[in-house]
Amino acid sequence: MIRLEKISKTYQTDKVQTLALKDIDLHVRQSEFVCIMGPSGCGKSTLLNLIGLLDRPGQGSIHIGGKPVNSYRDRDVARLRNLTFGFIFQSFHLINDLRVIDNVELPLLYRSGSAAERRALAREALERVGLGARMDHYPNQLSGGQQQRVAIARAIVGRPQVLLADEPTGNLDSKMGEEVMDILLKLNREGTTIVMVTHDEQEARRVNRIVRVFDGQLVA
Ligand SMILES: Nc1ncnc2c1ncn2[C@@H]1O[C@H](COP(=O)(O)OP(=O)(O)OP(=O)(O)O)[C@@H](O)[C@H]1O
Repeated sequence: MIRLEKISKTYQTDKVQTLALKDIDLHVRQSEFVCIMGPSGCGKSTLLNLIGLLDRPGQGSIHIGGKPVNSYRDRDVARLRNLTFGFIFQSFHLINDLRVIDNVELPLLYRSGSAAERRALAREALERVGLGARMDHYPNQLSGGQQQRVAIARAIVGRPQVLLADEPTGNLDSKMGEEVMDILLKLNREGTTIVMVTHDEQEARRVNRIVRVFDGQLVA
């Protein structure tokens, strides 16, 4: 499903060059739930951004569903990203001026389909995360856990094959975090591949596979 070969990534700022990832080989199979763990600054978010085609590597190759992404033009990468991945972030990234249902519909605006179809898909996604009754609320009228569930609905509304989550429970207390994990595990059981960055060993114990990063490299 996702194959990274000999991936390296260097960040260059005015004075400093940081080798964030070096020689990463990683294969994520369809329907796996993979947790990426490691100390702060080791390269976890960089790795997730490369997997999600939000950034390009300095060296190495990335294949998504067998497609060699390196050779793709930016426009084609964006299309593949939009069709393949849903993203969930630590701080939800919801738009507070839009109702919950409108937030969830956002990714569909870049696709074909009528307004009625978009609404039906958004409603279905909200029902899958148990928020069918909160569609007309605004994000700040919801708890943190509910806001993250809205963000999950937005991530799954386009039926992506893969969900990428960067510390999705990092801003939540343990009970809300557990609810979010329950939903991610349910989506995974239904077939969605998930790659998640977490610091929480207890969460990581609930998934198939843990990938540990240290100083830009994978460790066994
Ligand atoms: N845009 C950037 N420009 C320059 N350096 C960067 C940039 N993004 C990340 N880095 C550096 O690359 C390294 C890896 O960063 P990354 O954010 O991937 O780590 P992380 O493991 O996700 O950290 P954390 O757990 O604290 O979020 C760090 O040394 C960081 O300072």
